Amino acid sequence: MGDTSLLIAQGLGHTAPNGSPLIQDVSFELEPGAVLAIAGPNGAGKTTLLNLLCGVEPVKRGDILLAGRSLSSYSSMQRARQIATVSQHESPDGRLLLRDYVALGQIPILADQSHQDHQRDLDRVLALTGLLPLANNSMARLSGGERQRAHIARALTQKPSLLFLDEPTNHLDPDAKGRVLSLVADLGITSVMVLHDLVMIPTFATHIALLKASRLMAFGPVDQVLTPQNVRDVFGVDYLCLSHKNRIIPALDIRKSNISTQKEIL
Ligand SMILES: Nc1ncnc2c1ncn2[C@@H]1O[C@H](COP(=O)(O)OP(=O)(O)OP(=O)(O)O)[C@@H](O)[C@H]1O
Repeated sequence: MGDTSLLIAQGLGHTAPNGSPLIQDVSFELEPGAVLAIAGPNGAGKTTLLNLLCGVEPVKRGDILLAGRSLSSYSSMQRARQIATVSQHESPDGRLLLRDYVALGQIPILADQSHQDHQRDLDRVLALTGLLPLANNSMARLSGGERQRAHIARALTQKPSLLFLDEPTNHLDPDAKGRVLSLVADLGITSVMVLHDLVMIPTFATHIALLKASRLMAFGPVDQVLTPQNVRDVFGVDYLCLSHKNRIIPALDIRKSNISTQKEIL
């Protein structure tokens, strides 16, 4: 076990109530500052793994160590002081002002500092996430991209050492996607996110975990693991690295030849 690892998964397993395996024998170690993307086909177990890692789902098989200590030994308050999550289903009351919604993240650390210091931190996070000009808007008036940044801002006011995000770019346009992922990548906080969009991963993550049918097929630095062979094995599609203006631009060839044949027949 690496002494410097912040998060360690050891032989994690999880089963559905009917006994079918959802996660099988998953082990990896993550260093502080890493940004881990969990990728895999639909139903592979990505959200289940994320929920185990952040403590939403209790661990019944294997163990998770956070800063060298089993996550199960943390009280919920201790966990909230280390871990912040942005789930797929955040649904804040639309009448809340953005500023008040983001301040909810400070609840676990309210006693740590003065009201003025909390207000200063809140302004800092709102500025960092580009939301300061919208601070007095109601949540219902925000766009999808702004709302996603508000969820991340709420998580950041918790001052976590680990940030978990489940599909943070779902339903966002390319510009909003870029803003959300750049924000996470530049935070300097160890982060774990479920990401469907493979071509975004080389730009915004340092590490990748490839899941297929509840098993970890590969884990490691993105440049070593996100290879055409692994993508073909896990997703059954071709992963291409195109060269443009001295940059490598990743691309996916997802066209299915049998469907184009059908179109020709029609
Ligand atoms: N509590 C549960 N009981 C039974 N089956 C479950 C439960 N939770 C998840 N599953 C099933 O386990 C599988 C993995 O689900 P999970 O949501 O982790 O996959 P995922 O990789 O995140 O999928 P997607 O990409 O579609 O979001 C799915 O087939 C899902 O239906």
